[in-house]
Amino acid sequence: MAHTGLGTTLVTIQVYLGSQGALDVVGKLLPKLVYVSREKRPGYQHHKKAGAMNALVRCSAVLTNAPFILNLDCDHYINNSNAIREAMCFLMDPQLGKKLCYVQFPQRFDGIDLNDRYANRNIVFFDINMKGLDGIQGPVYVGTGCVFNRQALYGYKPPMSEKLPKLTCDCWPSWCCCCCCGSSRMSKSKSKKTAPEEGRRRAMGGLSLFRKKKKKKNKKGYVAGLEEIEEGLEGYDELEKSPLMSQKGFEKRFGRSPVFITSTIMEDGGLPEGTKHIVVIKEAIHVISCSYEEKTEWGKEIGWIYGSVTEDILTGFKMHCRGWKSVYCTPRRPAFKGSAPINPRIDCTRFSDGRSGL
Ligand SMILES: O=c1ccn([C@@H]2O[C@H](COP(=O)(O)OP(=O)(O)O[C@H]3O[C@H](CO)[C@@H](O)[C@H](O)[C@H]3O)[C@@H](O)[C@H]2O)c(=O)[nH]1
Ligand SMILES: [Mn+2]
Repeated sequence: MAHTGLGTTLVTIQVYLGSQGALDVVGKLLPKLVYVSREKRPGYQHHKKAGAMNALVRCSAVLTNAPFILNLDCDHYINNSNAIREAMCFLMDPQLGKKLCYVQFPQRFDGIDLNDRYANRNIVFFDINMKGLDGIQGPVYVGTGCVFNRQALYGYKPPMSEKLPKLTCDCWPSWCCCCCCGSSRMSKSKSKKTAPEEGRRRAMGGLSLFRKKKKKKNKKGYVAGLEEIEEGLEGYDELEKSPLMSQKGFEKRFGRSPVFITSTIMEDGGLPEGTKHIVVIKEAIHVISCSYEEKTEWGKEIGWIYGSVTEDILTGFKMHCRGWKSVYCTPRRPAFKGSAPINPRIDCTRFSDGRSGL
C-alpha cells in the first residue's frame, strides 16, 4: 500500500510456503517467498525507496542472510531465466568475484512506440556510457536490475589482493637496489607488514572496518598520498580499533540488533548454526521498526544512501569510493524488463510520486 508520510503502517512479515515448504515438479524444495512491510509512523522519516531497501536488507540478513541480493523495481520483471546465473558467474568468479560490489544489467522496456518518442531506450546511456564505464571501475548503479554483494552494502572495503612486485623507479622493479635501496618509504611499508600481522588481518576475513584514510604529509608539506604508504598500513587502524568496534562501534554503525550485527561479519552469508526461528522473527520485526535507524549510519554511510532524488547513483558511488568494482552485464536476451511510460504525463506523475514516496 502506498504511504503518504502522514499515516501509520505496522510491521507485516508473511512467509509463503510456510515452515513445511513445498516441492517443485522434480521434487526439489522451493525457496520461500517472504513479504515484508516495514513500520511507518508520523514523525519518523521513512526515506522512500532507499529506506524501504535498507529495511529489506536488514530483515533479509536476519531471516536468511543470503550473500547476494537482486534488486528490482516494482514495475520491472525477470525476462530471462538465466539472468541470475549470468550475475553469479561474475560474483563467484574466483579471481574477480570478491572485489565486486554489484553486477548491473541495462534497463530495458516493453511498450516503446516505433520512434521511441519518449526516449525510453536511452541508447546513449545504456549502450554507450555504461559500456565505457565498465572499462574503468564499473557501471553506476541505476536502481533496478542489479545483483549486489551484501558485504558491499555494509561499508566494508573489498578484500586486498596479493601484491605484485612494485616499480620503485620508472624502469626497475623493487628488487633492484642500484638506486632505490634504503628508501625509508619502502622499508617502512615492508617492515610494517609482518607475517603475524598479515595473519591477523586474514583472520578478520580481510575486511577493513570503517577506516578513515589518514593523509600523510611529506617534509615539503605536500600530501604524499602514495599508494605504498596506504597499502603498507592497510589493515592496521582497524585491527587496533576492532576490539572497541565490537560493541559500541558496531551498534553506532548498524543499530542495536546483535543478531543483525553478527550477520554482517559472516562473509559468506548464512545464519549461525542452531539459529532459532522465534529469535529471528522477533529480530526481523525489530530491525524494520520505524526508529531502528536513529543514531546509526544507515543511509549516510551504509546501505542505500538518503538525501537525493536518485538514491541509486549515490549508493553505487559510495561503493566505488571504497574501492569496489562493478560489472555491466548485457546478455542478448534482456535479463529484466520494465514498462515504459507511454506519455509525458505518466512519466512526470511517476517521477514526482516516486520522489515523494507515494
Ligand atoms: O516511496 C517509494 C518510491 C519508490 N519505491 C520503489 O522505487 C522504484 C522506482 O520508482 P519509480 O517510480 O519506478 O521511478 P523510476 O523513475 O521509474 O525509477 C528509476 O529511477 C529511480 C531513481 O533514480 C531508481 O530508484 C529506479 O530504480 C529507476 O528505475 C519503484 O518501482 C518502487 O519499487 C519505493 O519502494 N518507495
Ligand atoms: Mn519505474
